[in-house]
Amino acid sequence: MFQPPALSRGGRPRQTTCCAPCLAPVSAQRGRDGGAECVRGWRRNRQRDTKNFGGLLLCAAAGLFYRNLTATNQSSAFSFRVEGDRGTKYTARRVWHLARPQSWRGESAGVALQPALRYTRKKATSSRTIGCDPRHHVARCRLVQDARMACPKSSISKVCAPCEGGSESGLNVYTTRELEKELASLPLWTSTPNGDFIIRSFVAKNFVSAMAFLNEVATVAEEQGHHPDLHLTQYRNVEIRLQTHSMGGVTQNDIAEARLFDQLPVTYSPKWQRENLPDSATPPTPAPSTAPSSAAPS
Ligand SMILES: C[C@H](O)[C@H](O)[C@H]1CNC2=NC(N)=NC(=O)C2=N1
Repeated sequence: MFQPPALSRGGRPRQTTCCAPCLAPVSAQRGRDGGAECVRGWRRNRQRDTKNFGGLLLCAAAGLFYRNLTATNQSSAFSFRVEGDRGTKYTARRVWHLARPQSWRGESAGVALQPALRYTRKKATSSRTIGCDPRHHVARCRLVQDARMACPKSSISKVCAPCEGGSESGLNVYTTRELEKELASLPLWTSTPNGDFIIRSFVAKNFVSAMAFLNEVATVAEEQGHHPDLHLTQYRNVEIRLQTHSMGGVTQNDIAEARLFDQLPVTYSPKWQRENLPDSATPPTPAPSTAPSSAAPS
């Protein structure tokens, strides 16, 4: 039997992470028959299933009078969410909910954005956006291995200069010697023999771990406006290649972004980790010319 989410003092469902609202209102509140639940305020805490749109409208109307009434209608096409307060005018606002993919089994399935109407109090002082803010791209509300929605905002500040600015942005292509010096502090990275790319490669624990890491990389790259070449082979062999394309070689942007990528969580294949990062706390400094073996362990 559906239990309404814990309501905070203001009568709103308590949400803990920045992206949880993307899923919770749509999936967690789906009734037995996908019909609408009309959940009264915390004082009444009674539910009444409404089987159709008319029922929802009734709830919405009731929402004008009952404190903290929340009415949701989940149907295949769209979801309504009405939050009520006594005698307050409501305005419809279009927000987006991430719908749970039908084939959801905790795998990194894609998610769909569904249009949803939301009636919010006109005088709302801090109306929370239930569901992902439309400015968040789906890729920003992405799945990580425990199927939790990761936060769409990366807390990393911008460190890359505009690539198209070239030397005006203070960028210059490193010489082989300069590059070797930079890589001394990036033990997970090596350079191609002619120094035109820096490379990090590893074997992830599984496909979901590999994709979770690549999604994190994609978010940082988008925030920085500086994009690596990404390769995923044999479902878990990950390779990141960085160069500043507009300069045709490795610049400060690549080194700065490599440092950001090294801060991201990754779940390695335990065997690969034992063989290549025996002491994970302080990864070994591989010889500059040899990349850690990225061949999948037998
Ligand atoms: C206009 C846009 O910012 C530029 O094309 C950026 C995009 N991302 C980029 N990424 C990388 N690695 N090199 C670039 O020169 C580059 N240029």
